[in-house]
Amino acid sequence: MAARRSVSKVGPATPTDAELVEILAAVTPVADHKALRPWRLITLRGDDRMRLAKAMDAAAGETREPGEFTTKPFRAELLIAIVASPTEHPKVPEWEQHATAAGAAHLLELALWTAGWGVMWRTGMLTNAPEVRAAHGLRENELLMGWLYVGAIDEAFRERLNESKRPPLDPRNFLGRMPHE
Ligand SMILES: Cc1cc2nc3c(=O)[nH]c(=O)nc-3n(C[C@H](O)[C@H](O)[C@H](O)COP(=O)(O)O)c2cc1C
Repeated sequence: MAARRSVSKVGPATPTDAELVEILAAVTPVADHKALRPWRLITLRGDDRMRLAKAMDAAAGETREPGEFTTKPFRAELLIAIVASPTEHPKVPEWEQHATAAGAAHLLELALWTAGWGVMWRTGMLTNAPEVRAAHGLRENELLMGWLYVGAIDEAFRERLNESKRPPLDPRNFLGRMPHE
């Protein structure tokens, strides 16, 4: 877990849906107040990414030459949209349900990495624009939390990772105590 890194450029191989289901076994135990299951995932493969590209362009008010689209969704062969699906509950405010959905996304990123896949979580200012939401079939209460871009880790990236001199963050900076009088 301590070695996880985002992989910005991934190769074309992807996990199958059956493999994803296996990997999800490490994600479904995410902490979830009152077991509301306030998250779901949408896989985008093949032409789905074209539909996302068109939605992104429409949301941005972008006019392009015929047949041209933003290339953003094509950075990986598999995108997994993370959707927070909160429901009304007297004891579980919406923010807690968003926290569960974000937790599921982090666990999924980690589980994919552990299974040997390259992953990067991406969003954008237009992630929840009406056109992008509609392309994913989101309900009004739902929130699109971005996409995990998934693919193979190529050898060159692995080598760069091994040679990386990026110093680890000091964990002590994240640990504190309550203030006292
Ligand atoms: C909710 C969320 C959205 C993100 N969106 C983007 C994004 O749109 N573009 C980007 O370059 N990084 C984005 N990131 C950051 C990367 O996923 C990644 O964490 C960052 O590049 C640092 O790399 P590391 O995970 O190896 O430390 C996002 C992270 C999160 C949690």
